[in-house]
Amino acid sequence: MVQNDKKKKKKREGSDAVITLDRVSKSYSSGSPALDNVSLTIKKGEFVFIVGDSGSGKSTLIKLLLRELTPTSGRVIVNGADVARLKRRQVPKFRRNLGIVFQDFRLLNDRNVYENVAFAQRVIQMPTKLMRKNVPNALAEVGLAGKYKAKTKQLSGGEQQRVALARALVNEPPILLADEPTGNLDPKNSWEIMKLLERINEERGTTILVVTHNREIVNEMKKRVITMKKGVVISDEEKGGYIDED
Ligand SMILES: Nc1ncnc2c1ncn2[C@@H]1O[C@H](COP(=O)(O)OP(=O)(O)OP(=O)(O)O)[C@@H](O)[C@H]1O
Repeated sequence: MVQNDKKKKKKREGSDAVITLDRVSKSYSSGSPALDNVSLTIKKGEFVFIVGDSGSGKSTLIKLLLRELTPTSGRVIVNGADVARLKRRQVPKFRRNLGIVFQDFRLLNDRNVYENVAFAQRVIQMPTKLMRKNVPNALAEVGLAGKYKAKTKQLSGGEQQRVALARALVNEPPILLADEPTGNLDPKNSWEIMKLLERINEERGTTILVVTHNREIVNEMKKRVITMKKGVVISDEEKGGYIDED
């Protein structure tokens, strides 16, 4: 595609859209679709909660954004890329757009804190000199500058999640996906992680999507809340809250 067409296309989609789902459906081999004709737009710099009962399609949505899955129909656009059209060899570079943290941290438990964060920089072949600046900066940002030598299994759950967050952010992705980031944490640590995410969103302008079942946090933070049910978006509210179905 020539540069001019690209620009026009971007304008049509809303130049500040960083994620667009355009009539996206995803069916697995059996049963009703996991996502059913979902359209939504997330703008650069937004902080969005994605909530919904188990089986409502949240993980499917995240997997489509990461190009772990491709849609059965419709388009998924992430940072200007039509995700399904990426060639296999383009996928690793595409994924640098997305930092990700998981409920179970997924750290390298035989390595220390520094090495866990440095790993992300090594993958993108960051020159050592820059890595030695970037890793301590990322650790300082999550309040773990002093723990860089600790083995991750010596850390509390909250600290482990902060290491995971530093690792997700060290390459400065425009988008951060957090899949149940507080699912294994107590309320105090959960709030610390959420406040960190909020600060990163405000200070760096990183677009943040948080999939969560944490009703208290969603209700207190007054962010945009997208609620899913059986594969469709049933509500999308600015400064929303957790919708009680029961
Ligand atoms: N690999 C798969 N093969 C077949 N069906 C699947 C697969 N993954 C998910 N599903 C189905 O798709 C639907 C949506 O699942 P999904 O995992 O996206 O929901 P979720 O909202 O993330 O749930 P949870 O909150 O439990 O993580 C469910 O009905 C689920 O059973």
